Amino acid sequence: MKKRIILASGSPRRKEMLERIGLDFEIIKSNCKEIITKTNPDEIVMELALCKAKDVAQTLKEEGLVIAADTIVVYDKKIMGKPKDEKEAFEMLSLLQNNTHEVYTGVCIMDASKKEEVVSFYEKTDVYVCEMTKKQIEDYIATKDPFDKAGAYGIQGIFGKYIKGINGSYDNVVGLPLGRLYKELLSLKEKGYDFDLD
Ligand SMILES: Cc1cn([C@H]2C[C@H](O)[C@@H](COP(=O)(O)OP(=O)(O)OP(=O)(O)O)O2)c(=O)[nH]c1=O
Repeated sequence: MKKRIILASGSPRRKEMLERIGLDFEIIKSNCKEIITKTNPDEIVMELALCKAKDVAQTLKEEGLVIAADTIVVYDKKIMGKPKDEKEAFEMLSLLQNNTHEVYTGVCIMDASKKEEVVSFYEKTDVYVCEMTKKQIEDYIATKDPFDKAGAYGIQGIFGKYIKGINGSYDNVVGLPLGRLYKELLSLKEKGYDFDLD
């Protein structure tokens, strides 16, 4: 019998990316309290992805595979999630301009019937941001684009004009390392999990 696939995310970008690989899935947003107990960025994103996946898996009464992800920006050992206000967005963008930082996304795939992780992984992408003036940072914050994004920017939107380059997966920066996820889903199919995939 085909497995129900659930994306545990309220992010429109993650939904759009998952649609690209022909997966038939539904969305249940997680409400997990994002509590960080780890120190390394790779462990943090996998811990938070696990927390989101578990939160949604617990609400399911039937079988299914839950996919959850978490993205953070790291510069000089500082971990940046979504900015809580304009001041924090300004602080984040001031640090990122004229520098290279890392974006980590962790993914957790959980078997809802066993409440067990099936696969967990992360990817890291280096992002080079151009020098920005104070006014450019303020004008960008005024667009409100930063507030639902880790590190206070979205590479896929108007902030793209300040990106010098990246090293690694672009999709990973936008919130889901699609190539790696596709590979992991293919290997789950080979192991006997039944779902459609292009
Ligand atoms: C750096 C960067 C982040 N982001 C986004 C990806 C994530 O959606 C978000 C980081 O917050 P997350 O907590 O990872 O995810 P979320 O709150 O958007 O969604 P959910 O927990 O329901 O899955 O930042 C971009 O869209 N573009 C970028 O360039």
